[in-house]
Amino acid sequence: MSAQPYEPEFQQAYNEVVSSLRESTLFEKHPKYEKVLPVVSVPERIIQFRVTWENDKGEQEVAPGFRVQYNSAKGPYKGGLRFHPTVNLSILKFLGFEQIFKNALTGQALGGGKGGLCVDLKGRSNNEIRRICYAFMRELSRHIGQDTDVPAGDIGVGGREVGYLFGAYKSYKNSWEGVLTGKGLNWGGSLIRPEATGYGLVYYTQAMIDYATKGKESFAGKRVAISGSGNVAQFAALKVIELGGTVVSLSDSKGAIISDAGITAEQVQAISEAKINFKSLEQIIGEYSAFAENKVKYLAGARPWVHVGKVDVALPCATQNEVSGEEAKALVAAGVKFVAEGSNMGSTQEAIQVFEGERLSTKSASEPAVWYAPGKASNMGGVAVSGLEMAQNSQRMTWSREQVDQELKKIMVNCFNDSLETAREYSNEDNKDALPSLVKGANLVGFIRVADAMFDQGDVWE
Ligand SMILES: NC(=O)c1ccc[n+]([C@@H]2O[C@H](COP(=O)([O-])OP(=O)(O)OC[C@H]3O[C@@H](n4cnc5c(N)ncnc54)[C@H](O)[C@@H]3O)[C@@H](O)[C@H]2O)c1
Repeated sequence: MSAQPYEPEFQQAYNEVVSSLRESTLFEKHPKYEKVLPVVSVPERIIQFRVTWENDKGEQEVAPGFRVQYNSAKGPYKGGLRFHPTVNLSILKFLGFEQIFKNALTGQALGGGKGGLCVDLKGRSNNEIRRICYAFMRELSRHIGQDTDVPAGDIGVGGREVGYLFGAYKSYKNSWEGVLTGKGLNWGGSLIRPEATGYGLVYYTQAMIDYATKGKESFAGKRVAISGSGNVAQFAALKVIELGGTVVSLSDSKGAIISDAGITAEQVQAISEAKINFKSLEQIIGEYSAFAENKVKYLAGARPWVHVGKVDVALPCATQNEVSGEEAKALVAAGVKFVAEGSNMGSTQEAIQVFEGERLSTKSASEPAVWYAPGKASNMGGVAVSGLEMAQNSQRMTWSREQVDQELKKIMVNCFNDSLETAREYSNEDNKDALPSLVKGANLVGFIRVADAMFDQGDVWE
C-alpha cells in the first residue's frame, strides 16, 4: 500500500475498500485482481504547489495547494477541490482514492482525482476570495484541461469559487473549455448540478427503502436526521421535505439544530442564503424570520446523532468521520433503518461495523435490520451530473431540468442495482436472510470496473 507515515485518513479509506474485497469471494474466484491493489493505491501523479496572495489588509499570505491525479484508466481525472484549513495530503489521497471507484460507479468515462488548498475562507471578502482562486489556478492551470483533468467543487468551493477559478483558467490559458464542472448556468453549467449530490443521495436512499420494504414504504412519514448545512445537506433536506419526510436535524462545525416538528423548506432556504456569507447556524436561527415562529433547538458544539430522538433514516452530509461507533449505536437504538452517506467517509470504521453488524443480525428476511450505504455510492450523484455537464459542454448543448433529473435518477438506481447484484454474486455471508452489503457491493463494482480497464491498458499485468 502506498500510505506514507501519518496518512490516517488515506489508510482508513484504503482499508475499507480492501477489507470489503477480502470479505468476499472475489480473489478466490479471480486471483488476478489481487495484483491490482498495490498498483491502484499509488496515485499516478501528485502536484503540490505554493499559493500566495495579498489579503485585504495588504499582507502577503501563503498556503500549500494540491492536486492528486489518482487514476485515469476510466477517463480524465475527475474530482472536487476542497478549500479548508484541514486540507492535507492524507485527506486528499483518501478523497481521491474514493473518487476512483465512485466515478466508476456512475458508469461514465471518468477517472479519479482530488485537490485543494489549506486555507480558511471564513470571514474573507469576495475580492480576497477571487484573488485566492486566481492565485491557486495560476499553477493548477498548467496541469488540467477538458481531456486531462476536470475539477469541481467540494467543501469551501461552491458556485462563486468555481466561477473565479474558471475565469482564471480562461485568462491564463486563453481557452474557453469545460475544464471545471459546477459552472454557472449561463456560462456552461448544467441544470441540477448544484442539487445533484443531495437529490442523488435521496434517490439512492429511496431505492434502498423501496427494495427493503418491497415497495410498501417511501420517504413519506419518515423521520430523517441530516448533518451539515452546506450544499449537500441543503438539497438532501429539500428533497426529503418534498417527498413527505420530516427533517429533524442539520448542523455545522459549531453545533446542531434539532426540530421535532421538522425543519421547513423556508428555513433551509434561509440557511442557504446566509451560508454564502459564512454565518453560523447559531447566528442564522437568531437573525432570520423563518426561525421566528417555527422554533428549533440549538445545541452548541454537538453533532446531531445522539440528540434526534426516534429516527428512521440518517444522512450524514457534513464531513469525514462524523459518525462514531457510539453515535452509530445511538442511531440504532433510536430505530434507524437506513443510513446513507452524503459526505465522503462520513462513518468511522467502528460506525460501519455497528451498521454492518446490525444488518447481519437480521432474523427474518421479512424484517430486515439496518442498511448502510457508503458515500462512494450514495453521494455519487454530484459527479454523475458533472459527467453530464461535460457531455453538454462537448455537445455545446444545454439539457432541460427534467432531462438531467431523470438521468440522475436512472444513474442512482442503476448504481444501487449494480451494487446489490454484485454483492450477492461475491457474497460469502452465512445469513441469507440479511440484505446484501451495499458497502461490499459498491467497492466490488467500482474496483472490478477500474481493474479491468487497468489490465486492458497495461497499467497492471498478469
Ligand atoms: N458538493 C458535492 O457535489 C459533493 C459531492 C460528493 C460528496 N461531497 C461531500 O459532502 C460533504 C459536504 O460537502 P459540501 O459540498 O456540502 O460542502 P459545503 O462546504 O457546502 O458544506 C460543508 C458542510 O459541512 C460542515 N462541516 C465542515 N467541517 C465540519 C466539521 N469539522 N464538523 C462539522 N461540520 C463540518 C460545514 O459547516 C458545512 O455545513 C463533504 O464530505 C464532501 O466531500 C460533496
